[in-house]
Amino acid sequence: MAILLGSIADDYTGASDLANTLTKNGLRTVQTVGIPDSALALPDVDAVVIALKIRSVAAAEAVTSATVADRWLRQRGASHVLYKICSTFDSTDAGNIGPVTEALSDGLTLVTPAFPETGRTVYLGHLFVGEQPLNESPLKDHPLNPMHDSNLVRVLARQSRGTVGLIDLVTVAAGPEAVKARLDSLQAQGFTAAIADAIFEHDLETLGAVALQTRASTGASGLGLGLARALVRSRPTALRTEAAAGAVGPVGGLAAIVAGSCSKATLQQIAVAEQTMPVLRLDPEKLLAGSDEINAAISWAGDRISAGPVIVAASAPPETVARLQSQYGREASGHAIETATSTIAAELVTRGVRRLVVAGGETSGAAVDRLGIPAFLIGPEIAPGVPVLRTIGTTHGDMLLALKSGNFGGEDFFAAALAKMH
Ligand SMILES: Nc1ncnc2c1ncn2[C@@H]1O[C@H](COP(=O)(O)OP(=O)(O)OP(=O)(O)O)[C@@H](O)[C@H]1O
Ligand SMILES: O=C(O)[C@@H](O)C(=O)CO
Repeated sequence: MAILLGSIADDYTGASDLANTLTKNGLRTVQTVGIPDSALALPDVDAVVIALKIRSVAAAEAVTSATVADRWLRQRGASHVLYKICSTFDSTDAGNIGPVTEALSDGLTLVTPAFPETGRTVYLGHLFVGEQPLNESPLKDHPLNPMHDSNLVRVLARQSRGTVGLIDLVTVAAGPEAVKARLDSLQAQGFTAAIADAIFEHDLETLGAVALQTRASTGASGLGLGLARALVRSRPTALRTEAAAGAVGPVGGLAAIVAGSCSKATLQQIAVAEQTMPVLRLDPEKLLAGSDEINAAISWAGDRISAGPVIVAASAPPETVARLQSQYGREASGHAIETATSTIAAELVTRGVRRLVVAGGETSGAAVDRLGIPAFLIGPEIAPGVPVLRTIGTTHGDMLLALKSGNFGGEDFFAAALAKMH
């Protein structure tokens, strides 16, 4: 299997978002969880997305993991590797977008989190989430990486050793040659990364065509779309035109939803689902105090699950999250809650759940690791950025999962997901 496009995703929901985009744009894609064991039989694919959980770890750890993944992809033929970051540029001044981008690059790296399908656009280096600049959007209250600056040239510069420039929209609109000339000029001036503006998919097609000629790029699913379309255009005979979205059949079994995302979108989705399914809202104080709350949740869900899907949620509004964090610390509370939600997810699987929806990137990462899932096939799209996934290589039988990024999906996301997972 020679890989045409490699990608390293900094979290698991982001990986499935990108895998969905690559599939929709004509690349047969598999998502692996970490570097796959040599014994795991992967299907014949055009693109591999290696999901890592490195968005919120120490920068040195993120760099090491990404470098090892990069080597694996290149040994299997990938001449270009996309570092998949969040479309809302989730990171802190300590990293990890800057350090990993610099580690994977051999010169100047094109960087853009634009993903117009979900309302993420970049203009003059400023990231907009829908109509709001990043720093006025709900991301200002993110539990792990509150975003207080919409100017990504500044944000990336603060977490990079090198200097960061801009490829503005006028240049992008002028087409691939103009972008290439701007990249060359920035590189000659010693810049090591450039934030690229993009508002429409056409802009990302231009950026993808240029990025493909370089060793590495950094971006969200929008750049993935640009790279995939450029590859399909440049190798029409090497690629099969039919995407792999039909690869996912029914698995049966019980269904459950576990939520750890505290985003505005997830809170609203839980409120809407509560009208039709039982919801257990975990008490985070009690979760941090010991295992009683976890056991109570497992027993609550166990009593109801054979009658239909249930939701177990740690999710809470920003004021509640802030209170808990001021008492226990941001990382400690986040980690403890992820451990709790993943334990609950794993227990539900032992009780017969085969269709599992997880809300939140870190929450999904913890749950997938706990379940020991090595890889996923990509199924139909539930909402932009969220596909149905079918496990490959698990010991406890195949499962369907949906890993929902905190901010993705409409109000009825949970019902919509279960309607596509049979
Ligand atoms: N009530 C709570 N108080 C404090 N932290 C919480 C609470 N509930 C969940 N958390 C933590 O908040 C974090 C949410 O991050 P997660 O990545 O799962 O969601 P997200 O950021 O909305 O999603 P994404 O990364 O996909 O955008 C996790 O570490 C989770 O454990
Ligand atoms: O790009 C996004 O917004 C998502 O794929 C994501 O990274 C979720 O954590």
